[in-house]
Amino acid sequence: MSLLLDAQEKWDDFLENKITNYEKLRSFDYGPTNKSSVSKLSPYISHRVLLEYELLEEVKKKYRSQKINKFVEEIYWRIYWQGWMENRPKVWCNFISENNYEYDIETYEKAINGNSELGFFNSWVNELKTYNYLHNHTRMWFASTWIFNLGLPWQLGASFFFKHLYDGDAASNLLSWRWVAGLQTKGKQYRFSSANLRKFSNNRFNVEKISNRQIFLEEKNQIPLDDEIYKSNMEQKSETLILFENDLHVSTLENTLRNYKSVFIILLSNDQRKIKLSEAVLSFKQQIVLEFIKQFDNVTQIDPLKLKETLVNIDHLDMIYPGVGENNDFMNSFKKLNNKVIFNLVRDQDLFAWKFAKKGFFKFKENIPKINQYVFQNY
Ligand SMILES: Cc1cc2nc3c(=O)[nH]c(=O)nc-3n(C[C@H](O)[C@H](O)[C@H](O)COP(=O)(O)OP(=O)(O)OC[C@H]3O[C@@H](n4cnc5c(N)ncnc54)[C@H](O)[C@@H]3O)c2cc1C
Repeated sequence: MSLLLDAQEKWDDFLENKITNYEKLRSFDYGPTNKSSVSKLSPYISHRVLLEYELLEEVKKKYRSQKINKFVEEIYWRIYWQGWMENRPKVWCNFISENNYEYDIETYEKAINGNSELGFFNSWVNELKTYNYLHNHTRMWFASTWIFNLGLPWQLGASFFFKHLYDGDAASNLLSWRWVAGLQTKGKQYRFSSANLRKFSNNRFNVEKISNRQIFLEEKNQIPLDDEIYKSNMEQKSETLILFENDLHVSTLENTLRNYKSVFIILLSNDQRKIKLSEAVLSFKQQIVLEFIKQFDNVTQIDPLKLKETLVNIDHLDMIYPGVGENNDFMNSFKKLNNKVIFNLVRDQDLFAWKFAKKGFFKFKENIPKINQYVFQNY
C-alpha cells in the first residue's frame, strides 16, 4: 500500500465521516485495534505528507458547524508546540546534551521491556512497540506513570517514544513530556485517577488506585527566547536544495523544487542520530521518502555520509528548514565542518503562526482567528 495514498484516504474518510464526532469521542482509547475515536493521521502530519494549513483550509471549506472546532484546535496544538520550540531551541539543546540522570536502572529496564509491576503500563509498552502509535490520552497516562509512579527521568521516556513512534517529533514529543512533568506550565503536573483510566480506556484497565510519588521537577536554567528563525523566508538563493523526511508535502513544495538544478533528500541513519530509532520507524521514513522522490525528476536521496563529497563544489545551499531537532543539528555541524552557507527556507504560514507561540497555549489560542485569516488568504 502506498503511504501517500493511505494518508489521503485516511484524511478523506476522517473529514467525511468522523470529524463531527471527534470532540465527543477523542478522549476515549478503545484499544490498539479500534482507534475510531481519533484520526490516526499523526504519522503523516508529522512528516508533512499532510500539511496542517491545508487540512485546516479543507475543514473550513466543508463545515460551518462548531463541531469541528476541537479538531482544528488540536491541529493548532501541533503548530503551537512547533512554534514554542522554534522560539526556545535551547530546550532541545539541553535535552540532547544532558545524560547524567539519576535513576534505578532495573526499573528502567523492566519498564522498557514491558515487565514492570503495572499491567496497564506494560500493555502500553507492548502496544507502542507493535503499532508504533499510541492514543493521546494513553501517551499522557504513560508519561505520567513513567515520571510519577516509576520515578524515571522524563528525558528517557521521551527518547523511548522517539525510538518507537512513527510520528516522533522533537517539538510535540519533548514539550508534551515536559507538560506532563510540570515543566511546561510551571508546577502543573499531569496526574490521573483510576476512575479516569477506567472510563477513558472503556473499562479495559480497572485498577483500584494509581500510586504516585511526590516528585517536583524544576527548570535548572532560564530558557532564553531566540528569534533567529524569523530571518528566514521561502526565497530561492541557491541552485541546490536540501530537504529532509519530515517536510514532504508534494503539492506545496512542487513549484519550489522544480526551480532547482538539484534537490537532495537526506534520511539520517542511526549512525548520525543521537537518539536511535527502531527499524520499523526508519523503514516507515524510508518508504515515504521513496514515494516522494517518485513524484519528481530532479530529487535524489543522498547518503548522509556522501554529502561532503556530493557538495564539494557547492558553497551556498538552500534547505527546507526541518525544524529544531536531529536533522537540523546534523546540518549545523555539517555546515561548520565544511564551511558552507545554508539558507533556511521556512513557510510564511509557519513564521506567521510561530511568533504567537511564545507563552502558553491559551494566549496562542486567542490569536487563532488572526492566523486563520492569514493562512486562508494565502491559500
Ligand atoms: C507524552 C506525549 C508525547 C507526544 N509525542 C508526540 C509526538 O512525538 N508527535 C506527535 O505528532 N504528537 C505527539 N503527541 C501529541 C498527540 O498525542 C499526538 O499528536 C496524537 O495522539 C496523534 O494521534 P492522532 O493523529 O490520532 O490524533 P488526533 O487526535 O486525531 O489529532 C489530529 C492531529 O492533531 C495533532 N495533535 C493532536 N493532539 C495533539 C497534541 N496534544 N499535541 C500536538 N499535536 C496534537 C496531531 O498532528 C494529530 O495527528 C504527544 C503527546 C504526549 C502526551
